[in-house]
Amino acid sequence: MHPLPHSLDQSFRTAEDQQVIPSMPPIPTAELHLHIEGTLEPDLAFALAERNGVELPYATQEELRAAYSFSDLQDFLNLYYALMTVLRTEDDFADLTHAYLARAREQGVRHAEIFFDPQAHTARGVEIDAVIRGIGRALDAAPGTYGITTRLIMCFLRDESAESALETFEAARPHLDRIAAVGLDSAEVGNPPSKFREVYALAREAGLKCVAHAGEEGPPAYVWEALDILGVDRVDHGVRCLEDEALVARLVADRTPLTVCPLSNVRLRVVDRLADHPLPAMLDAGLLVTVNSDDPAYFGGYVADNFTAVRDALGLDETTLRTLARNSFEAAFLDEETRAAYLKEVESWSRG
Ligand SMILES: Nc1ncnc2[nH]cnc12
Ligand SMILES: [Zn+2]
Repeated sequence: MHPLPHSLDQSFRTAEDQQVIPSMPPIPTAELHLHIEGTLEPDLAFALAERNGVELPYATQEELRAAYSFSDLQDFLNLYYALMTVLRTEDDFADLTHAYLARAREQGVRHAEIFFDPQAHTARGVEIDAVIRGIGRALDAAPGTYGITTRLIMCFLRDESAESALETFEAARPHLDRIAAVGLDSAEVGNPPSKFREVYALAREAGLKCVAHAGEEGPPAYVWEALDILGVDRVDHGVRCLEDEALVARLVADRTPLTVCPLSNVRLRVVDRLADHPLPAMLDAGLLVTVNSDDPAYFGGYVADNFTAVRDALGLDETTLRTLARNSFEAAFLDEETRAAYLKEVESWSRG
């Protein structure tokens, strides 16, 4: 009997001898699909509400947690945008990011590529400079304090206009040295990637990488648009690609990574149960799949929790877990030397 490699538990007591033996460390991973606003835990939300004099429509953290039952993506987004109104100052964004990094370290994250949603803050009167400086301060400290390398990905809200995305890109121009890539998130259906072709062209011209949420709730046609019109380097979610054989063949041929988020897919009812998740089918099809946490404060777990959950629900063996971890570093926006060092860590990881 082996200790669970991905357990958050600090120790493990064997049934046989009642000895406490340390649990094995979680598998080293790159987290590539993580919304920093989606890491806002109830305790920090209440602390920031108090600090900033924001009134929350929940009396207690338990009451807030009780609202974490979602019928679909939009139902979740309503709460996600409402709760992030506690984030107002540069310090708030720094505190939020530090809290995530501390948890990520415990979960085996060695490299994190972090989304943020500037329009969700500028629409409330928060300066984009405060958002980027606050997150940036924590990211600057990440290698030294947490042993984690990072990249920052600026997302456009696809249910806002193309003009608003262009204005946001221009407002962020003074900070482009801090931004590795642009992304596209929020309500997918009815907001196809093609709506944002202009701002993605500008981003690419500026030397940024490009990613986009596609094929979460939206159809395979949105994944095609993300590839052919936006020229994305990775697809976020992409689980619905399996409905289109030619699309799967294209993704496999190009080795385009898909950042899959299993616990998110269950909580947002993209799949009914984790046991029905298409992750094994995606791996069997030869897709470059990674496992990520999306909005872990809302969906019941961080990245190692997602690994544990899919291992248990889908019966993934150690070889498959290692493949998923290796994929995460292959899909990351890393220089080759750093990538090779992380891949070595994956190979030497052991469940004990
Ligand atoms: N899962 C998700 N899909 C789309 N937009 C999001 N914003 C935060 N989480 C998201
Ligand atoms: Zn997401």
